[in-house]
Amino acid sequence: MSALSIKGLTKSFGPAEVICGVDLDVADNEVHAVIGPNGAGKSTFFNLLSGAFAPTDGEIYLHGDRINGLSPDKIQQRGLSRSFQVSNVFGNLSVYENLRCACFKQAHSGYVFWRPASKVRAANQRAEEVLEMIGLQELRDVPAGALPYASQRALEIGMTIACDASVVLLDEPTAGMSNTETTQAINLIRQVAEGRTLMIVEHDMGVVFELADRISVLVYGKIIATGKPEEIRNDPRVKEAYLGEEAA
Ligand SMILES: Nc1ncnc2c1ncn2[C@@H]1O[C@H](COP(=O)(O)OP(=O)(O)OP(=O)(O)O)[C@@H](O)[C@H]1O
Repeated sequence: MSALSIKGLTKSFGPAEVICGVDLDVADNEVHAVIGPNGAGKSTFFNLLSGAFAPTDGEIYLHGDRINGLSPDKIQQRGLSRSFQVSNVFGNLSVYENLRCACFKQAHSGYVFWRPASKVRAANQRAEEVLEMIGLQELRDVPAGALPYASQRALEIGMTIACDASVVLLDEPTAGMSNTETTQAINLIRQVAEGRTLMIVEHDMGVVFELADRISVLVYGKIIATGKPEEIRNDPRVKEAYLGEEAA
């Protein structure tokens, strides 16, 4: 069974159809990149999958269960978690507290004050695990707002996986990073991908071709091609619509 199965997904804003009948199956443990020119509808597509937008038409199945129409919190509880292009961390809280919040949010679908001690212990332990995974142990007590940009993005990825999501959507995880930071981010994303299904929207083709098992190319709200990196690189439709002869 696919981790994600998307059928006839459509989204209109007024008269403008931004996502136009997208069909896509993403396999368990696949890293699937969505690429396409500016304004193609990539963020809107992610907003539909994560429940931020309701589809105008079509269906989304997560591990076989229909999730369209559910709230973002409910979808997250079912195991689909999304990071944001714009930083999503609490700037005044420490790195560690941000991670604990993300763990609690999953456990309770909201930020509540009173919790059983066992849940607190489990959240603390999970926060420690994620802290180590994202390599920010030495910065654990630093307010997230004071972190360097790349560390903030790493924290954001940590918060996305803190809840043990089985399907993770990352929106431009390396945007604005230097080459060294991008290499570190690729390594982190590889770790995150272990045992999970990952969808990535990314403009950096180096990152895409490095990480993706398969790539879908979205142009004007339609997927014009889906395939392995080499297939996409050599697809004449993709060259014409997006990658261009030089990049391909
Ligand atoms: N809430 C909204 N209301 C109206 N139009 C919207 C809304 N959100 C997105 N759009 C429009 O949908 C189209 C696709 O936008 P979207 O942000 O999904 O593209 P994108 O591929 O993510 O672009 P980029 O690569 O620049 O981030 C654009 O024309 C945009 O103006």
